[in-house]
Amino acid sequence: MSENSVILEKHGAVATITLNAPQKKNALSTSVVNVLAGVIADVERDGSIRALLLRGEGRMFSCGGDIDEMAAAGEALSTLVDDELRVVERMIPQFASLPFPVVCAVQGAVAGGGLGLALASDYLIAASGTKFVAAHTGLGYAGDFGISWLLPRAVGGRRARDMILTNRVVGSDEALAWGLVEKVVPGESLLDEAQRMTVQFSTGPTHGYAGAKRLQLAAFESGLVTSLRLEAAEMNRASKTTDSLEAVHAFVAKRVPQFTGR
Ligand SMILES: CC(C)(COP(=O)(O)OP(=O)(O)OC[C@H]1O[C@@H](n2cnc3c(N)ncnc32)[C@H](O)[C@@H]1OP(=O)(O)O)[C@@H](O)C(=O)NCCC(=O)NCCSC(=O)/C=C1/CC=CC=CO1
Repeated sequence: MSENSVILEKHGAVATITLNAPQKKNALSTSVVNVLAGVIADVERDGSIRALLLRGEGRMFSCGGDIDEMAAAGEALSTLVDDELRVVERMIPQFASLPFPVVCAVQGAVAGGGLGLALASDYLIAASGTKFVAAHTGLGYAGDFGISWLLPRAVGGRRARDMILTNRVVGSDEALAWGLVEKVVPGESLLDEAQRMTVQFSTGPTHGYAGAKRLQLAAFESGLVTSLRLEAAEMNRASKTTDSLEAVHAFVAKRVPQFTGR
């Protein structure tokens, strides 16, 4: 798989990551995951990025792990799984905690590791007709790419267990009703709508967004008292930013705030 299997583009404060192996249905092979992890580390290091769009080229967002690669691995399958998941173990938390909003646009099908990756974004937009499937148990696996943590938090424990154990396909309308996605749009509008949301986030209060993401991730692992303490720290930090002062003054002056990400 070439370096072009994942494309990173930057335009001002907006970055776009495109899974670009449409002929392989954007399968998450070992090499694709290695390139993707490098690209995610790049956008994290780049202090000028204020919003990210993740998308997949072609008919499907991603069919998950590359079953052709698994079949070809033969007796080396467990080594392949180990190698890939060692990278995934660092990549998914890094992706989920990027210090700016991440929009993910999906179409066609979102399966296995592709579902974990999509769920690690902040704002998930699906083209009408998209199919969501956990897929792992269909191959005798239990789950990876954070699906065991992310899916129950998105749709609740019982629905997540249903998807994971029965491997049933959830359609886009059901996904919207369950809170698995934030929005469903016609396929022809998907990219425009995802880009519009990404640009909107890129002109928002970046530090406030980053703090809100940190709080939400921490809240999954702590109690109310700890959450309140962390909120106070984030509020204190945010109250010193230019964007927060601007928002307060704009409110009083009855004008739209101009956020700069500082
Ligand atoms: C729900 C589907 C993703 C899509 O269904 P549908 O739209 O009906 O399309 P199909 O006709 O089934 O498939 C189209 C072609 O794509 C090929 N394909 C589909 N999935 C994969 C795949 N994962 N790897 C390779 N190729 C795939 C399929 O063979 C068709 O090819 P042809 O056109 O040439 O016939 C549905 O396809 C589906 O459920 N796919 C399986 C999903 C799956 O099991 N994914 C892997 C789960 S495990 C995982 O995600 C992660 C890892 C990580 C690392 C290591 C090891 C394991 O798992």
